[in-house]
Amino acid sequence: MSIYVALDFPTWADTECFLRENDLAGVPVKVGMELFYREGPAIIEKLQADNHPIFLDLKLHDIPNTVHQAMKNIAPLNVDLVTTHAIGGKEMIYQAKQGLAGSSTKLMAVTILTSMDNDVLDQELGLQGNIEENVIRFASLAKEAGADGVVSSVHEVPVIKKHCGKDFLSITPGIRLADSSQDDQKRVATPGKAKALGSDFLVVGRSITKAENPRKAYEQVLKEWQHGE
Ligand SMILES: O=c1ccn([C@@H]2O[C@H](COP(=O)(O)O)[C@@H](O)[C@H]2O)c(=O)[nH]1
Repeated sequence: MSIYVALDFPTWADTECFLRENDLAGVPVKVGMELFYREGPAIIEKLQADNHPIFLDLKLHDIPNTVHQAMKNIAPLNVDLVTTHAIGGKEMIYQAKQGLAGSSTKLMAVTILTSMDNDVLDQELGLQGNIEENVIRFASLAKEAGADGVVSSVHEVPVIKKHCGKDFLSITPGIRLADSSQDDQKRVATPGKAKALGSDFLVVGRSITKAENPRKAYEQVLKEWQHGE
């Protein structure tokens, strides 16, 4: 379906310059904490005025009432997708969804961040089970709580679809072109692999934004996504 370009820039001025210089008007974009905390909800209106479909990735994680009230403020922004952390539990995810009532914004729950691997789960967090088992647990919980889908790495998409059904949406960051640096991501995959394994949406940041020619990199992602591996 869509490829969201992660606009991980400090300000609107940097963002606008990047989009204009690279001829990316109207492409689907992801707004995360860095830009939103600086520019506030006005950034959403500015991007919408330029016809960008928007994934608002704020990863809400708090007590159910706070998340509910926050989502009530996010609902009128009319973004495509918004995130909460699945580890906040069933009641929090349910209240997040209720907060979005009446809007068409889809609620996506983050399972296990793509910057984590089995060692982090085991040695730092002390979670039982491996990445895949935890992703399945969080995805199933998110589905029961009323989320529309989950965020995971590409590698877990087949098991998510198996356990939660093919209509339960899957959005996958950690996307890298073959010659891109992995940076702080641990569970990465190419756009072609994402297509082959059944992702519904991709999030691509630095493989595009830090490329020598971002427009060319965006087209390469699109090409691989359309044609598969
Ligand atoms: O598990 C997750 C959840 C969210 N993200 C976000 O996606 C982009 C990825 O950027 P890259 O530069 O392509 O690595 C970034 O905004 C993260 O906040 C994620 O990477 N993993």
